[in-house]
Amino acid sequence: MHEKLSSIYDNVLRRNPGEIEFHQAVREVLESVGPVLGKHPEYAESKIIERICEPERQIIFRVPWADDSGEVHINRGFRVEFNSALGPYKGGLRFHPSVYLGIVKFLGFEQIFKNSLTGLPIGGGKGGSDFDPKGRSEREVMRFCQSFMTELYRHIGEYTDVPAGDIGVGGREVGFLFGQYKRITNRFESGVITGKGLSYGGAQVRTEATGYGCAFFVEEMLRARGTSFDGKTVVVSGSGNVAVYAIEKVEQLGGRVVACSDSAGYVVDDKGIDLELLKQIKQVERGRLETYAARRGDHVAFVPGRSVWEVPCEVAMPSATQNEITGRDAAKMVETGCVAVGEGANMPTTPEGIKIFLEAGVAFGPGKAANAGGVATSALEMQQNASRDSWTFETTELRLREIMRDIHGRCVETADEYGMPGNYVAGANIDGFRRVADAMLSLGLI
Ligand SMILES: NC(=O)C1=CN([C@@H]2O[C@H](COP(=O)(O)OP(=O)(O)OC[C@H]3O[C@@H](n4cnc5c(N)ncnc54)[C@H](O)[C@@H]3O)[C@@H](O)[C@H]2O)C=CC1
Ligand SMILES: O=C(O)CCC(=O)C(=O)O
Repeated sequence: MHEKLSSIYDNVLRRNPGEIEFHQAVREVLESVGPVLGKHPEYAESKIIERICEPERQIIFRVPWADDSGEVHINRGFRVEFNSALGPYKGGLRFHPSVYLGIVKFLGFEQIFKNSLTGLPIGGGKGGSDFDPKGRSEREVMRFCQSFMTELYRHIGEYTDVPAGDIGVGGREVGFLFGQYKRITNRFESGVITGKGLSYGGAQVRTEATGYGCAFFVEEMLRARGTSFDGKTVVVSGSGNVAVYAIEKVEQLGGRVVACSDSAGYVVDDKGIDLELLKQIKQVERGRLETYAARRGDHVAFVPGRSVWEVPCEVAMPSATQNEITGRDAAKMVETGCVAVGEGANMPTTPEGIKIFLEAGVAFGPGKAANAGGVATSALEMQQNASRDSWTFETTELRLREIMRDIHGRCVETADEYGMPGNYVAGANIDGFRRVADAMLSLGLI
């Protein structure tokens, strides 16, 4: 790392002790932007990097709620409003027991550059809670969401901060959150949250957008190498929102998805994942993947407690959680013929894994670029809400596809410009950074 950046990074470590995921996310960006500082001394003069690494505002709050038996529980809620140089803070809410400030900050930091890459007017933020929705009844989830929003509502708004979903927060939770916001404020302010249901201001394609967008991005990477999804063996990790729609689009584009996973293990289905069955189990019944194997037939086995990355594939789309592909996984994947990786999740590949993929010449699409279709479609939802309009599925999907093509094109051009052809990590970090840095310079010392 460039000497100046290394000292900034040391400072980040000192000021944010123990927040290892945040350190990892910062390090990856700082490792890419050294050459930009050479071309733009004004960024260093104005301490843009130091400012970008410090959130504009961090909110931590108590979330008390009662379960169905009347027992009281206390969770912790977070919203990190990281950077609003390009627009209102924008980014999802994660409900998962592992959530703490370091996770929310890594996600918020990534979001700054991802949102910038979309070319749309959205700043970066993220939030969530250590609440575990697993095993909770619908009424418990509703009470939790209502309590969470009873504090969050004073910090958000169409022009301030616009949350959405992430792990553990889907359409159901967004509905409960929006309902409580509307009740407290007495305002039907649709632009305050995205990922809403279609009956109350949601946008077509937002549910599908992250997974579809990731498939479109991988399609572009494959096209750039003169190939396509056609007939390729694909593994997608996870079986949540991003994974399900990544599988759907890959299948439509001619790929064959042979494995997916959840936090308990994975299934291999050589005939190709049966999407209807997967949706029924995961989205309707909110069940476990083990049930998929039990119902699908003898050719499918559920493999408990192991990583899906031991299944050979030509294309990998990690769509579960951070740091799921280790260096060892990556080495094995390269050895068994993986030619492209599109990160549906945020930071799912460890730094060692990324290094191995890049050195092996694998087309590696980092999350900031490859999964930006979700937040981009959220920005389209905001556009529709602001103009009291609603677009068709076809129009919105077309727009998403164009956005993903543009992001791919800019990553390629920027990597070329900086002498690192084919390096989408450098392309995404540099292009995402430049736009935010220029806006910050224009806005003065704020
Ligand atoms: N929902 C969205 O629009 C976007 C989500 N993402 C990222 O995509 C990833 C998945 O998010 P969603 O699909 O929305 O969440 P989800 O809650 O719908 O699904 C998460 C999936 O990951 C699995 N999972 C979670 N923790 C795991 C662990 N420790 N080990 C193995 N599997 C695990 C779960 O079993 C589930 O299948 C996350 O990294 C999220 O930050 C990125 C961009 C947008
Ligand atoms: O749609 C959004 O605002 C948030 C999506 C998100 O959380 C992400 O891109 O990781």
